Amino acid sequence: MISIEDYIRDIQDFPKMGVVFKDITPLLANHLAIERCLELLLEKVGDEKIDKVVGIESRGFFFGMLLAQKLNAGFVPIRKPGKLPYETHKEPYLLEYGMDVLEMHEDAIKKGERILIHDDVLATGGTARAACNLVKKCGGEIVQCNFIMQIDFLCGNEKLKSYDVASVLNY
Ligand SMILES: O=P(O)(O)OC[C@H]1O[C@H](OP(=O)(O)OP(=O)(O)O)[C@H](O)[C@@H]1O
Ligand SMILES: Nc1ncnc2[nH]cnc12
Repeated sequence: MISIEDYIRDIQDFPKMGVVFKDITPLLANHLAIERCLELLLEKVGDEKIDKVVGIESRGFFFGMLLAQKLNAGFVPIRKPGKLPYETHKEPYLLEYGMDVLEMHEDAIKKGERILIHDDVLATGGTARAACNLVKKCGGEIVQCNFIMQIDFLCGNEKLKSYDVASVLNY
Protein backbone atom coordinates (compact mmCIF):
# COMPACT_ATOMS: atom_id res chain seq x y z
CA MET A 1 0.00 0.00 0.00
CA ILE A 2 1.24 3.46 -0.92
CA SER A 3 2.14 5.98 1.82
CA ILE A 4 1.32 9.43 0.56
CA GLU A 5 3.87 10.95 2.99
CA ASP A 6 6.52 9.50 0.69
CA TYR A 7 5.27 11.78 -2.10
CA ILE A 8 5.39 15.07 -0.18
CA ARG A 9 8.77 16.75 0.01
CA ASP A 10 10.09 19.53 2.21
CA ILE A 11 11.66 22.53 0.51
CA GLN A 12 13.64 24.66 2.94
CA ASP A 13 13.30 28.47 2.85
CA PHE A 14 10.57 28.65 0.17
CA PRO A 15 9.02 31.10 -0.60
CA LYS A 16 10.78 32.93 2.26
CA MET A 17 13.67 32.23 4.65
CA GLY A 18 12.52 30.12 7.60
CA VAL A 19 9.51 28.52 5.85
CA VAL A 20 9.61 24.76 5.21
CA PHE A 21 7.40 24.41 2.16
CA LYS A 22 5.36 21.21 1.78
CA ASP A 23 5.57 20.38 -1.92
CA ILE A 24 2.87 18.07 -3.32
CA THR A 25 4.17 17.96 -6.91
CA PRO A 26 5.71 14.46 -6.44
CA LEU A 27 2.27 13.25 -5.32
CA LEU A 28 0.59 14.88 -8.34
CA ALA A 29 3.13 13.14 -10.59
CA ASN A 30 2.17 9.60 -9.49
CA HIS A 31 -1.21 8.12 -10.36
CA LEU A 32 -1.18 5.59 -7.50
CA ALA A 33 -0.39 8.35 -5.00
CA ILE A 34 -3.24 10.45 -6.45
CA GLU A 35 -5.65 7.52 -6.13
CA ARG A 36 -4.59 6.81 -2.51
CA CYS A 37 -4.76 10.47 -1.49
CA LEU A 38 -8.24 10.81 -2.98
CA GLU A 39 -9.39 7.65 -1.17
CA LEU A 40 -8.11 9.02 2.16
CA LEU A 41 -9.77 12.41 1.61
CA LEU A 42 -13.07 10.68 0.78
CA GLU A 43 -12.82 8.58 3.97
CA LYS A 44 -12.70 11.85 5.92
CA VAL A 45 -15.93 13.02 4.29
CA GLY A 46 -17.67 9.74 5.07
CA ASP A 47 -21.34 9.48 4.10
CA GLU A 48 -22.05 13.21 4.25
CA LYS A 49 -24.12 14.52 1.35
CA ILE A 50 -22.21 17.34 -0.38
CA ASP A 51 -23.74 19.75 -2.92
CA LYS A 52 -20.58 21.69 -3.78
CA VAL A 53 -16.86 21.28 -3.20
CA VAL A 54 -15.11 24.63 -2.83
CA GLY A 55 -11.43 24.47 -3.86
CA ILE A 56 -8.94 27.20 -2.98
CA GLU A 57 -6.52 28.50 -5.66
CA SER A 58 -4.33 27.01 -6.71
CA ARG A 59 -3.37 23.81 -4.97
CA GLY A 60 -6.89 23.25 -3.70
CA PHE A 61 -8.08 22.83 -7.29
CA PHE A 62 -6.32 19.51 -7.98
CA PHE A 63 -8.05 17.27 -5.46
CA GLY A 64 -11.04 19.62 -5.12
CA MET A 65 -12.22 18.69 -8.61
CA LEU A 66 -11.53 14.99 -8.06
CA LEU A 67 -13.51 15.08 -4.81
CA ALA A 68 -16.42 16.88 -6.49
CA GLN A 69 -16.58 14.27 -9.22
CA LYS A 70 -16.52 11.36 -6.75
CA LEU A 71 -19.09 12.99 -4.45
CA ASN A 72 -21.49 13.80 -7.31
CA ALA A 73 -21.13 17.44 -6.34
CA GLY A 74 -20.42 20.65 -8.21
CA PHE A 75 -17.08 22.45 -7.95
CA VAL A 76 -16.60 26.11 -7.01
CA PRO A 77 -13.22 27.85 -7.38
CA ILE A 78 -12.09 30.42 -4.83
CA ARG A 79 -9.52 32.58 -6.56
CA LYS A 80 -6.90 35.24 -5.97
CA PRO A 81 -8.03 38.81 -6.82
CA GLY A 82 -8.98 39.89 -10.32
CA LYS A 83 -9.26 36.39 -11.81
CA LEU A 84 -12.99 35.71 -11.66
CA PRO A 85 -15.03 37.33 -14.44
CA TYR A 86 -18.44 37.83 -12.74
CA GLU A 87 -19.47 39.73 -9.56
CA THR A 88 -17.55 38.48 -6.50
CA HIS A 89 -17.57 38.44 -2.72
CA LYS A 90 -14.12 39.37 -1.36
CA GLU A 91 -12.21 38.47 1.84
CA PRO A 92 -8.75 39.71 2.89
CA TYR A 93 -6.54 37.26 4.82
CA LEU A 94 -3.06 36.78 6.29
CA LEU A 95 -0.73 33.99 5.13
CA GLU A 96 2.27 32.32 6.79
CA TYR A 97 4.28 34.34 4.27
CA GLY A 98 2.22 37.42 3.36
CA MET A 99 -1.20 38.97 2.90
CA ASP A 100 -3.77 38.56 0.11
CA VAL A 101 -7.46 38.65 -0.85
CA LEU A 102 -9.68 35.76 -1.93
CA GLU A 103 -12.74 36.02 -4.16
CA MET A 104 -15.71 33.81 -4.98
CA HIS A 105 -18.53 34.42 -7.46
CA GLU A 106 -21.60 35.81 -5.70
CA ASP A 107 -23.88 33.24 -7.32
CA ALA A 108 -21.57 30.23 -6.85
CA ILE A 109 -23.45 28.83 -3.84
CA LYS A 110 -27.16 28.86 -3.03
CA LYS A 111 -28.48 29.39 0.50
CA GLY A 112 -28.56 26.09 2.40
CA GLU A 113 -26.25 24.15 0.06
CA ARG A 114 -23.98 21.66 1.82
CA ILE A 115 -20.35 22.61 1.25
CA LEU A 116 -17.03 20.80 1.51
CA ILE A 117 -14.08 23.21 1.57
CA HIS A 118 -10.85 21.67 0.30
CA ASP A 119 -7.21 22.78 0.18
CA ASP A 120 -3.84 21.02 0.17
CA VAL A 121 -2.38 22.60 3.33
CA LEU A 122 -3.83 24.02 6.54
CA ALA A 123 -1.07 26.22 7.99
CA THR A 124 -2.10 29.35 9.95
CA GLY A 125 -5.71 28.87 8.85
CA GLY A 126 -6.07 32.38 7.41
CA THR A 127 -6.83 31.10 3.92
CA ALA A 128 -9.36 28.50 5.03
CA ARG A 129 -11.08 30.96 7.35
CA ALA A 130 -11.42 33.47 4.52
CA ALA A 131 -12.89 30.67 2.37
CA CYS A 132 -15.41 29.84 5.13
CA ASN A 133 -16.40 33.51 5.35
CA LEU A 134 -17.00 33.63 1.59
CA VAL A 135 -19.20 30.52 1.75
CA LYS A 136 -21.15 31.98 4.68
CA LYS A 137 -21.77 35.22 2.74
CA CYS A 138 -23.71 33.08 0.22
CA GLY A 139 -25.58 31.18 2.97
CA GLY A 140 -23.81 27.85 2.41
CA GLU A 141 -23.66 25.25 5.19
CA ILE A 142 -20.06 24.16 5.77
CA VAL A 143 -20.02 20.39 6.32
CA GLN A 144 -16.24 20.00 6.57
CA CYS A 145 -12.94 21.77 5.89
CA ASN A 146 -10.80 19.06 4.39
CA PHE A 147 -7.01 19.11 3.78
CA ILE A 148 -4.29 16.80 2.57
CA MET A 149 -2.16 17.98 5.49
CA GLN A 150 -2.10 20.31 8.45
CA ILE A 151 0.98 21.91 9.98
CA ASP A 152 0.16 21.55 13.66
CA PHE A 153 2.51 24.13 15.17
CA LEU A 154 0.85 26.91 13.13
CA CYS A 155 -2.48 26.13 14.87
CA GLY A 156 -4.79 26.63 11.88
CA ASN A 157 -7.44 24.68 13.80
CA GLU A 158 -7.85 27.64 16.14
CA LYS A 159 -9.25 29.76 13.31
CA LEU A 160 -11.70 27.02 12.29
CA LYS A 161 -13.07 26.15 15.73
CA SER A 162 -16.71 26.21 14.69
CA TYR A 163 -16.16 23.76 11.80
CA ASP A 164 -15.35 20.10 11.34
CA VAL A 165 -11.68 20.04 10.28
CA ALA A 166 -10.20 16.89 8.74
CA SER A 167 -6.65 16.34 7.48
CA VAL A 168 -5.13 13.17 6.06
CA LEU A 169 -1.64 14.01 7.43
CA ASN A 170 -0.36 16.00 10.41
CA TYR A 171 3.09 17.55 10.56
O1 LIG B 1 -3.30 28.20 6.39
P1 LIG B 1 -2.61 29.35 5.68
O2 LIG B 1 -1.48 29.91 6.49
O3 LIG B 1 -3.56 30.39 5.25
O4 LIG B 1 -1.88 28.75 4.40
C1 LIG B 1 -2.43 27.75 3.58
C2 LIG B 1 -2.50 28.20 2.15
O5 LIG B 1 -1.20 28.50 1.64
C3 LIG B 1 -1.00 27.81 0.41
O6 LIG B 1 -1.45 28.55 -0.70
P2 LIG B 1 -0.69 29.76 -1.35
O7 LIG B 1 -1.28 31.02 -0.85
O8 LIG B 1 0.79 29.55 -1.17
O9 LIG B 1 -1.12 29.68 -2.86
P3 LIG B 1 -1.01 28.57 -4.02
O10 LIG B 1 -1.89 27.39 -3.61
O11 LIG B 1 -1.56 29.27 -5.20
O12 LIG B 1 0.43 28.15 -4.14
C4 LIG B 1 -1.85 26.57 0.56
O13 LIG B 1 -2.16 25.97 -0.68
C5 LIG B 1 -3.06 27.10 1.27
O14 LIG B 1 -4.00 27.65 0.36
N1 LIG C 1 4.72 25.52 4.78
C1 LIG C 1 3.84 25.50 3.78
N2 LIG C 1 3.97 24.61 2.79
C2 LIG C 1 3.06 24.60 1.76
N3 LIG C 1 2.03 25.43 1.68
C3 LIG C 1 1.89 26.32 2.67
N4 LIG C 1 0.96 27.26 2.87
C4 LIG C 1 1.26 27.92 4.00
N5 LIG C 1 2.36 27.41 4.57
C5 LIG C 1 2.76 26.40 3.75
